[in-house]
Amino acid sequence: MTLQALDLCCVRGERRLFRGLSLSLEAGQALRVRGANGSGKTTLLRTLAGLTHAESGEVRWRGRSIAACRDTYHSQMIYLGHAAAVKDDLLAWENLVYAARLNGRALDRSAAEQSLAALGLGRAAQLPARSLSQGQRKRLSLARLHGAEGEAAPLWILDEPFNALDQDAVAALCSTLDQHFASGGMLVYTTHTDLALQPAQALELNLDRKP
Ligand SMILES: Nc1ncnc2c1ncn2[C@@H]1O[C@H](COP(=O)(O)OP(=O)(O)OP(=O)(O)O)[C@@H](O)[C@H]1O
Repeated sequence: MTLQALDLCCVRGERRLFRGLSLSLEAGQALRVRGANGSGKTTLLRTLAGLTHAESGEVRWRGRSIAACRDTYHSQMIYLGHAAAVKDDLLAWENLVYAARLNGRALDRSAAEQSLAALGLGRAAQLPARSLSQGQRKRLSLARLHGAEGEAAPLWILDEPFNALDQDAVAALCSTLDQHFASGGMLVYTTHTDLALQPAQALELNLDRKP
């Protein structure tokens, strides 16, 4: 078992979003988290990423509580929230280097520029992030996945990764995700769009169906 959630309960404000939630995910599998607006999808993804505290229950990575292997977990997992997490004052390529360092991965300028070029941001690499369009900011954020398929970062947790992307970028992201699955990578994601991804196994969790 690679990623496991055991008996999670999450409360936000006055509301209990879910309780008794357990799941497991193995190499090559994708888990799509569904639910209405406000049902708790983002909260669950952030909890799985170790960014939001659960009221009770535990998340385990490769058999260990993520609280006990935080640095290892963050170096093997990529979490991208629904808003593109970019630093406005940094150049596009600097954003990638900065994000990689935060997660304990080494990335030099030339590798960052290659990733940006692969995402169609070759000419934007030298621009400050604040001057990019919404779609370009989203591409910049997704460029963190480039080269991180499979064992490089086996678990990707992506909150609405297709938002703001044009048709070409959606197709490119689907292809990157399929490469990730083929190399044994795992994905937990939300999306409001149905897409033809090809994981080894496609799992679903619907937060509208409370236990
Ligand atoms: N820090 C917080 N304090 C209080 N309430 C919060 C907090 N974070 C989230 N919530 C509430 O928890 C509920 C679930 O939010 P969440 O963002 O997880 O839902 P979601 O399913 O991802 O929604 P959407 O589809 O609209 O993105 C919402 O009612 C939200 O207002």
